Amino acid sequence: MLSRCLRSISRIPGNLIPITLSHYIPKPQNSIPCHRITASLTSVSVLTCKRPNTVPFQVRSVATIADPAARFDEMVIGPQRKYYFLGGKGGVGKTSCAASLAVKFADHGHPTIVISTDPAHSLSDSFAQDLAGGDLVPIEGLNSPLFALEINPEKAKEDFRTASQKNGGSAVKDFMNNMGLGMLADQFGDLKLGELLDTPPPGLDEAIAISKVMQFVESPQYSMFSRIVFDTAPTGHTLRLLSLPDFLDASIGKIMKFKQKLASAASAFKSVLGKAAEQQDVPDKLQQLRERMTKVRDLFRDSNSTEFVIVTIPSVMAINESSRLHASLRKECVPVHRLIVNQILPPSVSCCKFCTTKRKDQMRAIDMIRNDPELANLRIIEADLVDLEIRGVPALKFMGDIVWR
Ligand SMILES: Nc1ncnc2c1ncn2[C@@H]1O[C@H](COP(=O)(O)OP(=O)(O)OP(=O)(O)O)[C@@H](O)[C@H]1O
Repeated sequence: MLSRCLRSISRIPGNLIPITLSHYIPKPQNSIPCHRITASLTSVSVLTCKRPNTVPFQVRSVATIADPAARFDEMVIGPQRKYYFLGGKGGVGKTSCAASLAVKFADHGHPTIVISTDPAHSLSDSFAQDLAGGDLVPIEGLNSPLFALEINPEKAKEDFRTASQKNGGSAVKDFMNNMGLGMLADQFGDLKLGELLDTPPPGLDEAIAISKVMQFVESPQYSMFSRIVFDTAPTGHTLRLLSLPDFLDASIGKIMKFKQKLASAASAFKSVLGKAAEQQDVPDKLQQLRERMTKVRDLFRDSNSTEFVIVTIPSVMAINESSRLHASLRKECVPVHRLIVNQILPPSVSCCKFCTTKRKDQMRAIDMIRNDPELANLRIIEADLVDLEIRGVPALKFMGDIVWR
């Protein structure tokens, strides 16, 4: 019985969430009334259900019991700030989903910011407003404030390059040469200063963009915003973005250690010559950048405040990429609870051969999700392909009602 099922679930330590059993039962079992089903929790992610006098079946798409947010109502609960990252393959609908989520949050009373870190921005198109000016732009027509912004990664990269050249690159080398310590540079060859500072690795632009956003949203002026939604770049970029804070933290740490060593060497050298030791500037900007990187890294992994939502479409290529994305996110300990399968063709009422064939392909692809060990345990949100262009607040509200239920 359902009550027995719920009792057995509630005995699992740490389980606090109410479970609506029917919600987790995939088609065609959906039509079976709940009271005719017995169920017990066999693991945190698999619910075994049994109809009277039948063999048990497993509901693989059940959300994990640790999942605190299985539906939109739970995303909206709580005044504390939450961050949502939307990512996936190019063109699957990340921007539309991110923008519609931000609109829905704002319509449900959350002052919200939506930020695009995708170098190929489409947030401006989505809102039908110019958001590329570098400042937050207000979006009208909602119950609570909503602001949107497209980050300019090239500008951010240039800022970083200037700062690091002053603090860690040429400034360090000049200093060494001036002190006659140029030969020490060889011993620090593994730092690859030139590589890090003069030719930033791919993805650095996004990491900087996000660290700038952190700085932006940390300001007390913006503390009122309780939901921050990120429209991220396609998968490859995003994966580099997730691993970069660690890389940068370590690299900046090395540079700072190196500078400290250099400062002590210089000071010893000067005292030998009888000159007063100069006080070295603390590498403030590097330290600030490092602190921000640490914050970004921690933010990505904090399941209380952050969720990464994967967006995909029902095609073999997109689903395979989503599976790889989820595996990488899991490896990086980034919390993921749901997968949006966007642009599903509704059943055709006409005898359009193209539509029928396409839909069959899509249904096969959706079955792949149910059998994919990486994706099957996520909550799957199916969103139809709609026959209007998703552009402007009213269209985004419409999209939000389809996706964020
Ligand atoms: N469910 C849907 N029904 C109809 N059109 C959709 C749907 N979802 C997205 N679109 C349309 O598909 C196009 C691509 O969507 P969107 O820009 O949101 O994708 P994206 O993943 O952010 O793309 P990119 O990777 O290029 O930034 C847009 O024209 C958008 O309006």
